[in-house]
Amino acid sequence: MNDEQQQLEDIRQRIDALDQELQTLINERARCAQAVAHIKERSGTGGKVFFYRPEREAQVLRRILDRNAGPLSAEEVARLFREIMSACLALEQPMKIAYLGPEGTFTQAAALKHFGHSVISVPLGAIDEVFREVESGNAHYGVVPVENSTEGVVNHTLDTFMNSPLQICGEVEQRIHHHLLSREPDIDRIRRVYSHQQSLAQCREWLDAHLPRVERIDVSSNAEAARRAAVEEGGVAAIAGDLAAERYELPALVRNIEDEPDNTTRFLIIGKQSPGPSGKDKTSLLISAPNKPGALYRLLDPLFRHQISMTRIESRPSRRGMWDYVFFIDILGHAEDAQVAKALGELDEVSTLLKVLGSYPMAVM
Ligand SMILES: O=C(O)C(=O)C[C@]1(C(=O)O)C=C[C@@H](O)C=C1
Repeated sequence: MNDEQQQLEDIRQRIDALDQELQTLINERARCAQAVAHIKERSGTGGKVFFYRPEREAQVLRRILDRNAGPLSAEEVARLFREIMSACLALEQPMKIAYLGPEGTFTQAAALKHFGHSVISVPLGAIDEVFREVESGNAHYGVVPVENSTEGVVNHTLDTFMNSPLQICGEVEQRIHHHLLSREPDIDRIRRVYSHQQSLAQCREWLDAHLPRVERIDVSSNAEAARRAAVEEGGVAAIAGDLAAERYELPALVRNIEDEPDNTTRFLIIGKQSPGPSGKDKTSLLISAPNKPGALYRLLDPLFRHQISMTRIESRPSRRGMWDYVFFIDILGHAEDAQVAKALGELDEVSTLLKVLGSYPMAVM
């Protein structure tokens, strides 16, 4: 054995020893999670035990991001710990997560990013089906898209909250990279492109520049687009992401064709739980005001006076009468924070309806 081979042998022995230590430590961590589960079971009231604790997970991940010294990137280390926590939680209780499917959608990617891979994820055909699956208790949590940085809000998700008892217990931000997927290796022979209308919109400039005469067909999801591109003959392509490419074994002809490089979609985690404060939280509100001059001004005034930052405001028809609107407002802070609690108390007095849709940890990764 020469010097080089000896060095390699030594390093690999060190890696073996470290792996053994890591394995012991990870199992010790898992035993701690089991012990936590027993405490939760004992202290659960009325049979309602929440094993998943979004605020605690956010704190764990934030600490990991803060203290990371490399050479692995903070995001990469956090992703590894995400999976360790996912496996620990599965030991406490196997989690069933409903998401807007089919398999291969960006919503599935968001669900896996948030809960890790040790969950049972169930694709459903529509946003209200995801709500119903969680309301009925068939799934512990649900994942639905709520807004995209290029294309704006997902109205259907907001509207479904109007009549749902579910709470928002988390959010996930997912960078959306679209690829042109096709079995046809020659881009000049592409005749038809399938995708979801939001994705076609997010890639409009690229399509105008590179495939101006190609037919664009909007279908129910990116994953459905990929499925069609995989089975149909003759110059067919799809615009979809990595998960769909993998699921339907489609090569990427051109990667990252989205017009905005920061194209990001925000997803919500819905459930029956109200997480405690994590230190960095958001609160989502559904508010309606009397239909008279200055109504919106009066709604915003308590937020201003208590120095609460608003990160989003959307208005939607209330469906209770013509030109009657409700507002969806996101603010920074948790409903249990003193300032937020004061502002909410005052908001309650000036609104005709105030529903706290949830206080939850801000997206970590
Ligand atoms: O701290 C807890 O409550 C745990 O159950 C442990 C743990 C973890 O693995 O760190 C697992 C699941 C929870 O969602 C949060 C954290």
